[in-house]
Amino acid sequence: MTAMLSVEGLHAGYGRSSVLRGIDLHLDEGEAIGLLGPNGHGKTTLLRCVSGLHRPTAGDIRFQGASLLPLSPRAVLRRGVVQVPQGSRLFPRMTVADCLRLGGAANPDRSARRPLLDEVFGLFPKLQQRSAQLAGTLSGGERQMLSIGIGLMAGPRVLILDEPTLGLAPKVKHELADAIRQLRGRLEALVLVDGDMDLVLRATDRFYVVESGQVVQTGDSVAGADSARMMSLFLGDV
Ligand SMILES: Nc1ncnc2c1ncn2[C@@H]1O[C@H](COP(=O)(O)OP(=O)(O)OP(=O)(O)O)[C@@H](O)[C@H]1O
Repeated sequence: MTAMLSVEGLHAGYGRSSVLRGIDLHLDEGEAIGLLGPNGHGKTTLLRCVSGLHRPTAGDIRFQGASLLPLSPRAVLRRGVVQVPQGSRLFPRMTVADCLRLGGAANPDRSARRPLLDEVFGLFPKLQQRSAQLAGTLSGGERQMLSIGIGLMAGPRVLILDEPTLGLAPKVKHELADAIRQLRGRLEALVLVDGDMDLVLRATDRFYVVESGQVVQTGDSVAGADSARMMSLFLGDV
């Protein structure tokens, strides 16, 4: 079976500094994968390569068998590979409803926009309550919900979340984690990067650990959660 998304021998860097050194991973339809690893070891660079925002120096990224590398970021988005970037910058002077509308404009299927909006409001009722509020006045957690909502409005076949709970207070983080777990069942495929290893392992089927630009460990997330303490030792969290 062809993987829905595959990354094959990917190398990338910035100038002379090489960041990704031969990454291989795959994502099957119906699957959620997690990317773990210390900060600064290349996870965001990998995601930016997938979205067409950063150009790899070698290797390939294939979506449903076809290379994404020749495509512009916009064309990648229109294929349904949608990334919600880390610390996503929203348009502060736009209302929540307008931001979501903007996300919907990236969705080639116009008829899906209304049902998607209902889905976003079902998942994040706070966004519906605050739909007339300016994005710049939202709390950190609400801003993150809006960023995910914008991504969902684009009609993702694969949704990629980069550090969605970064910097959030524990209560808000739990709320968001619940929403991500709910999302998991609704999406065709999910890629989740987050510093909260427990959240990543609970919300995904498989995980990859990226260290120094390489996959150094991969496995089943349930089994990984059982050995979370071992993993955190490995990652230097404790
Ligand atoms: N635009 C850039 N120019 C130069 N170096 C960069 C740039 N973006 C990232 N880097 C460097 O590339 C390396 C990998 O960064 P990257 O953001 O991909 O890691 P990460 O694993 O996602 O970390 P984090 O979780 O902290 O975002 C780091 O050393 C970083 O400083």
